[in-house]
Amino acid sequence: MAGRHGSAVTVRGLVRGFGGRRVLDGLDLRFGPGEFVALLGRSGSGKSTLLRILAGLDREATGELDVPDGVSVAFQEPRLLPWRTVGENVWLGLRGADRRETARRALAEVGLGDREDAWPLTLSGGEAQRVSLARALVREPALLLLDEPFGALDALTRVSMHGLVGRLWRQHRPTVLLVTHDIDEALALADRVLVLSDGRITGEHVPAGERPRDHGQLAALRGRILRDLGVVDDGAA
Ligand SMILES: Nc1ncnc2c1ncn2[C@@H]1O[C@H](COP(=O)(O)OP(=O)(O)OP(=O)(O)O)[C@@H](O)[C@H]1O
Repeated sequence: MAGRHGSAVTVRGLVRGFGGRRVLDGLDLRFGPGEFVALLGRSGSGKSTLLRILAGLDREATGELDVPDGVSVAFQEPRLLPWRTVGENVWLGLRGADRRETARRALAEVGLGDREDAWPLTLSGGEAQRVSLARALVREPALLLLDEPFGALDALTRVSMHGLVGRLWRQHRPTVLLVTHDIDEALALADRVLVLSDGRITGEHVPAGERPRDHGQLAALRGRILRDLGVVDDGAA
């Protein structure tokens, strides 16, 4: 995983409707190469729809899309093939004589170097999700799409996954779009936090300063994002 650098992504005037209802309604966005962007939005706001369009899984949208070749996706569920070993799940679909070795290195990077021959069903939820990340990264994606990849994990595993994803991103520098419901997760990981509502990007929040950020800054950002999302939260907003 030498790490091809991430590519820029530009979307202009994106429209996608279902049965006459516009879920994305003239959406514009731009990610710089190697940027880590989090996308927040209320349930049903169209986050997964946007991600599916960027992944090329939904080709019904209209508008201008400039998305690189080499897109990897990791979903909330790891979606491993249960009849293939962990190693096979990572290297299947790769080319080259050294693909097993490449997969082995990727598994070592997510702390599963010794589980190559294990069956997916014998893994914990967090381990399976780490295999899913290794499978996404081993393709050296120019754009990595993460659709709530930590949503199903317990709080402790989620925190350790945040550390892992942050480290892998700094190492490989793909452009990343992380879809999440979790404001703290977005603030912990992303360079930039976008809010999707009414079919467009309605808010953009740049986490201030270098990590670790102080509590006051984080609380203020959190409050602004909650207001943007239209969520009432007496404590933070
Ligand atoms: N294939 C489809 N057919 C009809 N409606 C759809 C389809 N896909 C999505 N929608 C609708 O589009 C809207 C946005 O869905 P989407 O899954 O993108 O939301 P989301 O922001 O990812 O939500 P959540 O946070 O709950 O996962 C929803 O109202 C959903 O019902």
